[in-house]
Amino acid sequence: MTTGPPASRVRVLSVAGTDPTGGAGVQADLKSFAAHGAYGMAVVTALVAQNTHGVRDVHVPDVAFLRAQLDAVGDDVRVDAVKIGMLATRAVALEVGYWLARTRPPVVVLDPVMVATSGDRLLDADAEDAVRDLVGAAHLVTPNLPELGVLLREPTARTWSAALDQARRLARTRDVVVLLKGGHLGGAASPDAVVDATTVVELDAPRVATTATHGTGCSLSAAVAALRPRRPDWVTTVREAKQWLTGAIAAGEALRVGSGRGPVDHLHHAPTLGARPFGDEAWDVVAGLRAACDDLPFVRALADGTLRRAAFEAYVHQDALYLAAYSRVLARASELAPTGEAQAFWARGASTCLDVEAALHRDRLAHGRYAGVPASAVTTAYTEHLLAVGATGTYAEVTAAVLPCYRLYADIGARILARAGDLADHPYGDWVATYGDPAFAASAAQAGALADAAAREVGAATRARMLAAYVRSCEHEVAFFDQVDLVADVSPGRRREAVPARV
Ligand SMILES: Nc1ncnc2c1ncn2[C@@H]1O[C@H](COP(=O)(O)OP(=O)(O)OP(=O)(O)O)[C@@H](O)[C@H]1O
Ligand SMILES: Cc1ncc(COP(=O)(O)O)c(N)n1
Repeated sequence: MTTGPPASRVRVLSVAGTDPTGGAGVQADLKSFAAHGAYGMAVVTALVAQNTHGVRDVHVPDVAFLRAQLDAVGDDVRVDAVKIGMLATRAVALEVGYWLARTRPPVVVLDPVMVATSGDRLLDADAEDAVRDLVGAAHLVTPNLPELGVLLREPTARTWSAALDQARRLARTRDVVVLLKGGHLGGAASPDAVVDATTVVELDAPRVATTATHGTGCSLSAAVAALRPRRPDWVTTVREAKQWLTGAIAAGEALRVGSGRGPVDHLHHAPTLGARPFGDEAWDVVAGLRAACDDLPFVRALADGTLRRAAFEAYVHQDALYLAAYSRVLARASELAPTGEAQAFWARGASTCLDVEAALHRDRLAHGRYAGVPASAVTTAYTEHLLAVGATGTYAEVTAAVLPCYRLYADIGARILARAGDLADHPYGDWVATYGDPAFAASAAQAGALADAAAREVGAATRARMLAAYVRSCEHEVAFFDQVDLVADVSPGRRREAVPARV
């Protein structure tokens, strides 16, 4: 047994079966432990050949070997909390009971696993009595609705209030706290409740419309075991674990693991070590869109100087309208920025946009020809996307949404500049020079560095939302260039819509 200074992490043991696809059992438990900052350990009760569709086979090693595993841990490591999952047979359940009686861990969470989501039995029928006896050795028991019925030898409750009543009776008669799980209820919510002899605390949560529910019970009970040694009571513990689980369920499908009931994303909230810089990853993801952008007739005509003046002006007018909205979203990034440096950078960007907008009107849209011409559908769609991310997204998502405007223009500007050659006789030479300017490239690089920094601070789910916002902005950028009618003489006097959308 180790002595000396206090441990830097709580040491939590899972006693459960396996899932080679990593969604349930000890594999899920270890991820839950890690997600909650605990040091995870695992003793395997049964080897289960299963995947997201169901259980194919179960192998239960001799209980002497189970005892050897439990003793190997217990003889060497001080265990701060235990989570017990699949027990498979009566002999296994009894052996775990003897070990609990011998070692008396300070926190024991019993997930009375009986039947998998797939409908496969994970506990022999003749082992139910032994699991009922284990309830007396647990501090918290976490039954779903059918398991609660079996523990009480009663039919499965059909309503939430009937289930709460059963949970109250189990808590009273067995002197245990019950975490009643409402996942099997159906309906718009997925409530749970923490029930002891005298109180019922209901925890509401929305039901996530998803197929990623494999191993939710395992993951929740493991999270609770990992947190309890560091939390003052069960309600605080379960509330926190449940909030995490709801996020993990919501992020599960994006993992694309299996074609059946998939796992949850245990690490949805956590930054990933070794991830590529966000800007590099996103840039590669939009390679196709970048190629499409280069091929647009508008971009080609702009580069070689053959673009008609009317088309250029129609574009510049929409760009000015866009910049006014873009400025607001940059100001929002400034408002959310975590450092003074980032705050100042985005604020300068917001201010520059307004200066550029004014200059476009002054220098490139002569004679007030475009006064009063509204934003096109394409421009509006882009600005609405940006403003929506600004209104509801985190700082990281806002940086991702605004980045393509910097990065694509710096990239296209540099390439148009190279393609155009001598700008002296180019009709749009000074415009091209603005975006091909190394100073603009430097701003784009700084915006990218800030998005990279933001991405390092967020979990996988937020990073996925960052990428989605970035790709959407790139799609809008392509549509923006492509919206200009290259042949029409776009004049507000003759056309109702200044820029007919071609996308
Ligand atoms: N679709 C869902 N959306 C949100 N929460 C859910 C959903 N499905 C299950 N949960 C939550 O997941 C946890 C496990 O619930 P459930 O009642 O399904 O237990 P279980 O049957 O033991 O789990 P398992 O499916 O792993 O065997 C509970 O907190 C429940 O509220
Ligand atoms: C080893 C093991 N333990 C528990 C479950 C229950 O999880 P689910 O009901 O989500 O399949 C499982 N499938 N496998």
